[in-house]
Amino acid sequence: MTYSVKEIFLTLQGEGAQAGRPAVFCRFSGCNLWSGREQDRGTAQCQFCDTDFVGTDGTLGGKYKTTAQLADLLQAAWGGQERHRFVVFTGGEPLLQLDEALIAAVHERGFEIAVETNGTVLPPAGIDWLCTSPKAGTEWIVRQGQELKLVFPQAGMDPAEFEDLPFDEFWLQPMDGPDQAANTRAAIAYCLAHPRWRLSIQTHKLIGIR
Ligand SMILES: C[S@@+](CC[C@H](N)C(=O)[O-])C[C@H]1O[C@@H](n2cnc3c(N)ncnc32)[C@H](O)[C@@H]1O
Ligand SMILES: Nc1nc2[nH]cc(C(=O)O)c2c(=O)[nH]1
Ligand code: SF4
Ligand SMILES: [Mg+2]
Repeated sequence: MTYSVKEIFLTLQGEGAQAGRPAVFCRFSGCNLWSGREQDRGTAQCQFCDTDFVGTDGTLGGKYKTTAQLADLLQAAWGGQERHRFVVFTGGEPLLQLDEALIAAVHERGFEIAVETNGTVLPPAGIDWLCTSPKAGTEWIVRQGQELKLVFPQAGMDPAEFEDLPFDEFWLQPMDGPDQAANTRAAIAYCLAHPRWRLSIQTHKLIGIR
């Protein structure tokens, strides 16, 4: 399998339950809910995306022909530290490409594996930390995992629909964009009234890291 990767970089996980944790991010190219082209945004199934996942032109991006080649690059991006290795597979939609072979190769190199997914594609076995982020109007089939991170607000999506599902953590993430300040106020108010939910701030944007 050839993996199409937009970019690979070392940073701190900015969002959700693992915020603040050093991680290698592996951003796969492509998504099933949006082409990534601005002219298609208005007709896409997911219209609020904050990410460029088109092509393979980012830092350490490319088409990698073997799992070993990609896993070795992730290890090199982490650097020399032997312990607490952590990789976040994201995108785009990582579950279009992440397979058991890559999971095994990355585990062999001592990494704990997290995934950020839109929840429309079933995950392979072996993921250590699955964060799913449902999008209104889509067929959302990944209904269990470690973390549910709901971008808020989304028309036609009530957090109450989700709060009894088998996730360990429930996070509301204010939708970034023109209404970001109002969305943050609304998310704060929702958490205060519904303490099942915690507020996820995109801390990497606040502190100016990737
Ligand atoms: C860019 S997505 C990639 C992974 C996967 N496709 C997904 O949607 O979960 C990574 C995370 O950013 C969130 N996200 C995307 N656009 C956002 C926005 N405008 N404001 C807040 N969070 C956003 C997604 O919901 C997801 O939790
Ligand atoms: N620092 C940092 N944390 C993140 N958490 C989720 C991200 C993503 O784009 O999936 C992301 C990202 O792009 N950067
Ligand atoms: S599903 Fe994820 S990557 Fe795809 S367009 Fe939506 S937020 Fe962006
Ligand atoms: Mg991001």
